[in-house]
Amino acid sequence: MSFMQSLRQAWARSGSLLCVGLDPEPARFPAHLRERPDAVFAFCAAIVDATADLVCAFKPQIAHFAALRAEDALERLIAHIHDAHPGVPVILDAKRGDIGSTARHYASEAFERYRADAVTLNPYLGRDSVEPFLERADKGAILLCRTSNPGGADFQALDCGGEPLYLRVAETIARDWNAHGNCALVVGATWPEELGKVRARVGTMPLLVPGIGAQGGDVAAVLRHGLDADGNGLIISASRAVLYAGDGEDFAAAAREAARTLREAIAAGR
Ligand SMILES: O=c1ccn([C@@H]2O[C@H](COP(=O)(O)O)[C@@H](O)[C@H]2O)c(=O)[nH]1
Repeated sequence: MSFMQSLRQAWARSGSLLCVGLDPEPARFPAHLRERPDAVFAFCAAIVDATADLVCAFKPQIAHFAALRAEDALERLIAHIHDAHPGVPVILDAKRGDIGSTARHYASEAFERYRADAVTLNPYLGRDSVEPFLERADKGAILLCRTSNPGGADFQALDCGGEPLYLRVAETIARDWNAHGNCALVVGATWPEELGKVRARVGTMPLLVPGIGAQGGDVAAVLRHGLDADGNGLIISASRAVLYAGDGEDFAAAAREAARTLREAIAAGR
């Protein structure tokens, strides 16, 4: 099944637009896990198992694993999600993109090594830099459009023939890069009005929306501006607000409660 099919099924099955981001930071792990040699896997797998029925996707962030030399834990974690929670799509947040010969290796890393269903991509180098991802009709290509961070406007808001660059990016991807129907865009929850402008350009294309929780994005505003005509279309991602909701032995239950609260807030605004 393709990423887009499994995403649509996950939206319907879970009734949820929430995505839990998996950004391990061992200094914030509960004390009883911190010294374990497999702490990164054990922590993330416990979060996954506690929240899988509440989400439409998981989003591991690759730098959080690579910086810890924990790529093996990432491989094991994604395999665990596929085995224990089949049908929940895994979005590898890697923000890849490079000249074609290198991009092919990034695609192989994401889809063969890590077995991700979708990957985040940086479109700044142009179409050929993400072609090895676009041509994988079974996989999702989720391209940065209007990122959640304060400096996102430095380039993304620059005037580009009478419209901001991020809208040109959205338009180009929707019109020219999405021949296989496997593209989605990243638009931060911190920019709800821009989210609405992107939605107006791209129809029902899914939008990955990080920035609620720790970055302060407003769920109601995200829904007001970002839902598609079917009342779907959003993958609303939270990492730290869920992962570190508790720091005791009951951390997974605390994470579940935080995810449940977010899921309810999203459901109430749909
Ligand atoms: O525009 C973007 C693109 C990606 N991210 C990533 O999402 C999570 C956000 O973490 P929180 O703890 O929920 O703030 C993180 O992995 C970022 O790398 C983003 O924040 N904004």
